[in-house]
Amino acid sequence: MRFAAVTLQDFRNLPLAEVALVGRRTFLLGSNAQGKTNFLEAMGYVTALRSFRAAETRALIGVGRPQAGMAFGIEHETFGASRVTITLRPDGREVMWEQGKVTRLGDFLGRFPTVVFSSQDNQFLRGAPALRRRWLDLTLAAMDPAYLIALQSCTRALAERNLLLKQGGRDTGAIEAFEHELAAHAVTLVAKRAAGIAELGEAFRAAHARLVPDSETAGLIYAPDSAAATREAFAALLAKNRPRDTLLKSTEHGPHRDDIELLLNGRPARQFASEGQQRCLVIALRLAQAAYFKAKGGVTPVLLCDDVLGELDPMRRERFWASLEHDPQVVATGTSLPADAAGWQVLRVEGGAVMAEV
Ligand SMILES: Nc1ncnc2c1ncn2[C@@H]1O[C@H](COP(=O)(O)OP(=O)(O)OP(=O)(O)O)[C@@H](O)[C@H]1O
Repeated sequence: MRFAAVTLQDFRNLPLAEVALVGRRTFLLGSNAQGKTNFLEAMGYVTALRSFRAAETRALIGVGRPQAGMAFGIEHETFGASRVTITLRPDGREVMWEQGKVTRLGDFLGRFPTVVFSSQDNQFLRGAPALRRRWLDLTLAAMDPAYLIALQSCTRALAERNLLLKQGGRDTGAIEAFEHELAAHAVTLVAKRAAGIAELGEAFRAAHARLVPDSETAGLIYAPDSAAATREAFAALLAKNRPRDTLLKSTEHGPHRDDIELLLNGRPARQFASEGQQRCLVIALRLAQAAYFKAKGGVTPVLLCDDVLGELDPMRRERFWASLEHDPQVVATGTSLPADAAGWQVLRVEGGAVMAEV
């Protein structure tokens, strides 16, 4: 797919930005804190109706403004020329797609795929498991409505069980009911995660080999928190843990504690990979995400590169460009124009204004 036009109104520090995107390469050029990432954040919002910076809706609305608006003109492999408009208000959002209102996230999620390469990604390996789970959930849910349902149902049952535990865990009948519900959806989620990670892992290994053609091999493995494979086994585990969970006032084990592990030459990259190697691993993971979106949804995702390509040495950058498949649209940001950006459309971002460079 390709963004052809973007209009933003009162989105963070951008009071009004109206730009036409030309061709498949656009560079947002500007000093720090001018609004470049904000512009990319708005474009990325269209994929999962969430900010890739995990910001709350309120934070996306310009300070002192009642609401924020986004309108995207998108050329799409399946839907043709499409228009999506999103209005964010402190108490919620409204999404319109071809005159119709989107009422269910599952109907929209992943239809307009983007993949973000962010300089904050260096937290990805060493940061908390929640960061990696969030990435996995967004990737798999975007291509599988049943995954979203299992995830939402698990989250709901878990919240109910935790609430009852906080109240002292006396209502065992109700707790048991939520444990059975949690177990049923947890088994679905874990099976889908295992299958998804196997596919993503293959794409990850291939993308990494294109980016780093040395003898290094990258791998991705699933680290589920629990080995329970059936709903009965899961429910039994929850029942067994109940006394301890009641003391802790929360559910200690389950898919909400799953993790993924990135490997380099068979060893945990978090411990053994250098900064540069980690950077390449995370970029390869994003390329794998793009390949997964394309394979599952048939749509080439738009790549949003936030100040990240400048961090690669010239050889790796060249390999990055060579490794891109299906000629995706790339929108990148930076404080200076890289030497290999000849022929790119350049948009200057200054104090919340976005202007095409002539
Ligand atoms: N809701 C908001 N309302 C108004 N301004 C905001 C809001 N949220 C963030 N900002 C401001 O937007 C400005 C631009 O932020 P942005 O992250 O886009 O910078 P950037 O151009 O990507 O810079 P850098 O190169 O440092 O990453 C910051 O000064 C920030 O304080």
